[in-house]
Amino acid sequence: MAMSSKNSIRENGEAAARTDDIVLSARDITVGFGDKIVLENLSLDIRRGEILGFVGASGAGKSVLLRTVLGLNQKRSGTIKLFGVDVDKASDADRLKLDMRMGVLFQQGALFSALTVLENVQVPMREYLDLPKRLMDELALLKIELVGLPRDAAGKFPSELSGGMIKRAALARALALDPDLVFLDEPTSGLDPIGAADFDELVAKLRDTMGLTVYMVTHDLDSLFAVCDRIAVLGKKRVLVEGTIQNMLESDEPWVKSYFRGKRARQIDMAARA
Ligand SMILES: Nc1ncnc2c1ncn2[C@@H]1O[C@H](COP(=O)(O)OP(=O)(O)OP(=O)(O)O)[C@@H](O)[C@H]1O
Repeated sequence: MAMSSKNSIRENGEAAARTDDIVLSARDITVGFGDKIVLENLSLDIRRGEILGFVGASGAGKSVLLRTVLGLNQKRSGTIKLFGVDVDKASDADRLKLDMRMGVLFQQGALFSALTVLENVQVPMREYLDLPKRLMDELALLKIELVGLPRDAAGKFPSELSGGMIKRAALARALALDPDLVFLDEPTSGLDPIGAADFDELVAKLRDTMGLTVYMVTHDLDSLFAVCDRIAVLGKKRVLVEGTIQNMLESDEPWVKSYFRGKRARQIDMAARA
């Protein structure tokens, strides 16, 4: 994909994110394991319709935050509100409704190897919905097509798919319940640059057409430049800096500076401006 069209994706995104409707609000989050504190008084907001890129050094705690937001890790203190609901105060029924409004693509693709693509996409449907098989088949096929996979991919097993197809199948599963908010944990890792750019373009298109809000943990500078409306940098156990890519390029925070103004970043930035 040409850089100029990438830029237009980003500009569309900026327009889409210009509402101050907060979908996820994390306040003063502290998470630790034994004596080790991983996150301390971390605060972060995600606005409806934006693609937020979440970056930070390896081991900084990006996955820990994601797992905490999803309720898979305990926090020691702080408040997490999803769609305005404090998760600690939500009833089981409300928590279930919140879970259904979120989709997740875990870092390792995490498709079940013994299930076909169709069956993988149906896993959340079976968990949360009570639908006749024929309807589930139809819905799963729609998701498979939505992510740009051919219909015949539905009957294939993960071992029969390329890396890019696996990511798309995992995305189809994340979209199975028509979520409002999707979490993508390093979605382009392991893809070649063209496959990664295609995936970025798909994410931006889904955001534009479905009104999705996207929280993307990524190390991929191309993705950060191409599709992220806003970027949050995790460091020193909290969000060190957040803002647009321009804000990142202007930041004097040493880690942000070396990450966003390194040789590779400068090349991408120059290409994007050309
Ligand atoms: N269940 C756990 N028990 C103990 N320590 C943990 C646990 N989960 C994560 N950690 C520690 O928390 C820290 C942050 O890990 P995390 O996986 O969130 O990093 P990350 O920023 O996602 O890194 P990467 O970019 O390499 O994926 C690491 O030191 C890790 O060892």
